[in-house]
Amino acid sequence: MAIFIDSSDPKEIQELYGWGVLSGVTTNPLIIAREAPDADLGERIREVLKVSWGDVSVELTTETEKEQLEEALAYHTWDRERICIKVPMSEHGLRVVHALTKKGIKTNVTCMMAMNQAYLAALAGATYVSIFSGRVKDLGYDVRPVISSTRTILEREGLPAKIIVGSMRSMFDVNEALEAGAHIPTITPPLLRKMVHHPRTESTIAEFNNAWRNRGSKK
Ligand SMILES: O=C(CO)[C@@H](O)[C@H](O)[C@H](O)[C@H](O)COP(=O)(O)O
Repeated sequence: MAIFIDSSDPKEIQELYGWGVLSGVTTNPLIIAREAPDADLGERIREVLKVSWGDVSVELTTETEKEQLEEALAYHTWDRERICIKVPMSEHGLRVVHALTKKGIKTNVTCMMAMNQAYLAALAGATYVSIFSGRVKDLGYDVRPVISSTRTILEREGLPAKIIVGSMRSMFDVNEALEAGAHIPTITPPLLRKMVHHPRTESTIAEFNNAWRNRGSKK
């Protein structure tokens, strides 16, 4: 079990890695475009690498097989151990995953909504298969069977791919993904912070601290 952070913000990542609960980072072009529209991708990812440990997923922005392979090989030079190439699911995407796997390069196949897609990605050699909880639910479907059937098939077939669940919008989504069999929820900084807090925890701590501060005052 592990938790990844779904962000490209080096400051947030550094701070949240300090909690000792994170072991990887996932980014995508939308996240980077929102968080740092003017940033140079390479510089941003190098900053992220400096303040984190574990795999850092960087998504391909090109669209043809040839371009994607070139782009992947360029990203791989940024850190040959830790950069994981995020490949959007498609027919040629599977070929890209297969080619990168043969070179020993880690891949994360992304934008998946269904078990059949995740199964193909795992067969092609993906290190991670990413299922999009929120977007499956937006379509009106239950994501739990997608996650649990993917976990069952990966285990039954002895495929080493780990299931990442992203596109999570609430704590309920995180809990549901974990219970359904996700290996790794990838969580945005605001949602990760929400997971720490509970109003009853905070009122209990305040009650204990008040009792300690006021001890003996009623004698
Ligand atoms: O695919 C992965 C993890 O591998 C995630 O980084 C994924 O791209 C993000 O959770 C996206 O933000 C999902 O899209 P959205 O529904 O949150 O807009």
